[in-house]
Amino acid sequence: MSVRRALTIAGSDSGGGAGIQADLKTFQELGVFGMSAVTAVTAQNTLGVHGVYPMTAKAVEQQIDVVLSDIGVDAVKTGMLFSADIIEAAARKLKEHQCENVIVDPVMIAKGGASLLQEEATEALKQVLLPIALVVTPNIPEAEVLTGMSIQSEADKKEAAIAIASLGVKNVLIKGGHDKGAKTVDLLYDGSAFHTFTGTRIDTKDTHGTGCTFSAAMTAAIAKGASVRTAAETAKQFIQAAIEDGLHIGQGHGPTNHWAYRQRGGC
Ligand SMILES: Nc1ncnc2c1ncn2[C@@H]1O[C@H](COP(=O)(O)OP(=O)(O)O)[C@@H](O)[C@H]1O
Ligand SMILES: Cc1ncc(COP(=O)(O)OP(=O)(O)O)c(N)n1
Repeated sequence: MSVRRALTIAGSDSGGGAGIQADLKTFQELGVFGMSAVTAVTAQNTLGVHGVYPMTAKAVEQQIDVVLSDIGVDAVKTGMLFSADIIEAAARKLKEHQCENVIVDPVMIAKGGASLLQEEATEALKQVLLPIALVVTPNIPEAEVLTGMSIQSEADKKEAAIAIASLGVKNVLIKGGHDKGAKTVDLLYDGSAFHTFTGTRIDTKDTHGTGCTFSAAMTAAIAKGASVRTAAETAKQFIQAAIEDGLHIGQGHGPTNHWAYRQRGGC
């Protein structure tokens, strides 16, 4: 089989649990060649985000241009994009390079409360990035920002997914990590039907980077030719293993274990 390639356009997490680092580890674990366009450098550890240093939009554009014009790509993931300028630059380049498999993780706020997306950039995300995306993977607070609704129930999640799809994105996957129950229920809306992916909630504080890792696993599976639904199933198994076999490092919210899925025989 030819080498499958995935590009992540996201921020760097010096602590290694989220952002570019989580994405590249996940791509590698799933047998996909990973590339990156860095949008911002964060000084981050398990205790939180201590500094954010954005790149210029031009630097982001150039990173995308040089890898796509030379190496090419089978799927692209976006994570922390920080500003409207960077969102517009990324969307322009993805259109120019005719990237079809674009997975948008609409990263807004880190677990500790630090802002990873400027407030005024949400409109750009909705207007220029979502219309060119194959999948968007908000967590519940992000889905609330995208829709202006409060999400308290499964019915609310479904209503929010339909509202987000109306922005032009083909598939909406609302992650259920912020649910309260004993199960985590991730909901996929593919424009006509709903599908759920359910896991057992693990009682742990070590969930830093779960959202990035989940979306990166979907991206890798799509790069390998999986359907969106199969990719969501793979991602759910990948993140469940990564949380269950946590590494328990650092003094705050520790990272997940990116090699757990492979150690259990998946790939
Ligand atoms: N404590 C947990 N136990 C099991 N699965 C979890 C847990 N927390 C999050 N997940 C799963 O991790 C993935 C990321 O979800 P979520 O935490 O909502 O994203 P984010 O990190 O963007 O807030 C989802 O598949 C979710 O169901
Ligand atoms: C650089 C960077 N990108 C994204 C995030 C958010 O990651 P996420 O997977 O949503 O995990 P938590 O921050 O909620 O633990 C980040 N922290 N840093």
